[in-house]
Amino acid sequence: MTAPAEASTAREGAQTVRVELGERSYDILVGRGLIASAGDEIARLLSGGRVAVITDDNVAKAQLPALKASLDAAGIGHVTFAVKPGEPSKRFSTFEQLCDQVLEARLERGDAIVALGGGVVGDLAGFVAASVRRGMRFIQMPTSLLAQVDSSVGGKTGINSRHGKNLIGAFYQPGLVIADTAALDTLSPREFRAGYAEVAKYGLIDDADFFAWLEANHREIFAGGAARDEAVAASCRAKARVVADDEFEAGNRALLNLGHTFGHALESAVDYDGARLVHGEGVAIGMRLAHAFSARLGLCPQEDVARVEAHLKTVGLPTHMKDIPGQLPPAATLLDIIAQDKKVTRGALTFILTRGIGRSFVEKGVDPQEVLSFLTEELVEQI
Ligand SMILES: NC(=O)c1ccc[n+]([C@@H]2O[C@H](COP(=O)([O-])OP(=O)(O)OC[C@H]3O[C@@H](n4cnc5c(N)ncnc54)[C@H](O)[C@@H]3O)[C@@H](O)[C@H]2O)c1
Ligand SMILES: O=C(O)C(=O)C[C@@H](O)[C@H](O)[C@H](O)COP(=O)(O)O
Ligand SMILES: [Zn+2]
Repeated sequence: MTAPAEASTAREGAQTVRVELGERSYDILVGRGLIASAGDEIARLLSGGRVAVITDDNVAKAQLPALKASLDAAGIGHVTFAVKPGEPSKRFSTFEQLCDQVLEARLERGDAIVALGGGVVGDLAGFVAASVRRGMRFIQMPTSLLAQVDSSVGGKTGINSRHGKNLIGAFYQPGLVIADTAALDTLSPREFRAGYAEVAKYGLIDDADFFAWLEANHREIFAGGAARDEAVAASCRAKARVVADDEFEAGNRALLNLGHTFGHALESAVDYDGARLVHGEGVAIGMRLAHAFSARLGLCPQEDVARVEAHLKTVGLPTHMKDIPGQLPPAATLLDIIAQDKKVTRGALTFILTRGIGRSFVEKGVDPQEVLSFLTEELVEQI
């Protein structure tokens, strides 16, 4: 059977990655210029509904006009709600305000929330979609590298709490992900680098060849063009595989948390101050720490720790806690934050450790004293 003409519009020249989740399966479209033709894709999914676009002020300036024009051209009614850019927006008060705005606009359960932005917007808007009227349609339109390679895929949505990062939320899959790689042209170099940490993560988890490819091709990826699109699509394929195997993180999905146990504690320790540390930077430092901690436990060769650090530094990412400007709390405080991590089971710490590049694994029951000694030694560098 031939697909209807409008079905091919946005997909022409785009790569499609399928996330196989039974009746919750969906496509990720990756390619340049997809925002301009997103209206047709959304119209096919909604058949007649309206959308609330949730975005932030930066993305509204850079990318919203193209989306609005595309929705208008497809005859889709829309309203827009923009939040302040940055991690502090992932909080209860912003979530509450957005829920009220969506309800005030009289959107129905069959209408859609469209998240146009980075991971902050995606996580926040996804939680709104999961919550308002007990679940609205949800479409991710990621505009940061981090969101295109990671946060828009897999259905983790939520907000931060004063007790820690992402502690309140829901698993709620989108019905479609539209990743317009041309949107990355307006992203700042710092935010592009931060997103690259999550790209490197896929190599470090279980794909040493991909890590070697990144070492050889990072210049092209940062420059844009085909290598960048390939890095985005390859990352989506990697994440889609993990999520399809373990949607609710009962087992190996936790591998996607490589570097995050340390990284999240650091983000929380700086009170989500993006001037000091953004998520991807925390992940970069956390991945170096995870490799160094694994080496300390006699699991990972020192050469691999050095290679991870060298690559992250080459692209301009921080790798040590001393790279974070300002004072950090003592190791005991960091450990206390880590004890609130969602991977904690019956009080026992879980870390993603590694036997080397591409050989990470989930370790339950990690000794808190080992973590404390390790963090104390790492923090000595700080002084
Ligand atoms: N749900 C998940 O699976 C998952 C995965 C990874 C990260 N996350 C979450 O994602 C968040 C980090 O996401 P992020 O790095 O995208 O941060 P972000 O959403 O804060 O975006 C980074 C900055 O770039 C700006 N921006 C985004 N796209 C732009 C564009 N095309 N042009 C110009 N400016 C643009 C934003 O306004 C913001 O200032 C964290 O809260 C993290 O916890 C979630
Ligand atoms: O999708 C996942 O699973 C991840 O762990 C991806 C991470 O990059 C992401 O930062 C995620 O939000 C962390 O989840 P959390 O459950 O540790 O809050
Ligand atoms: Zn992450």
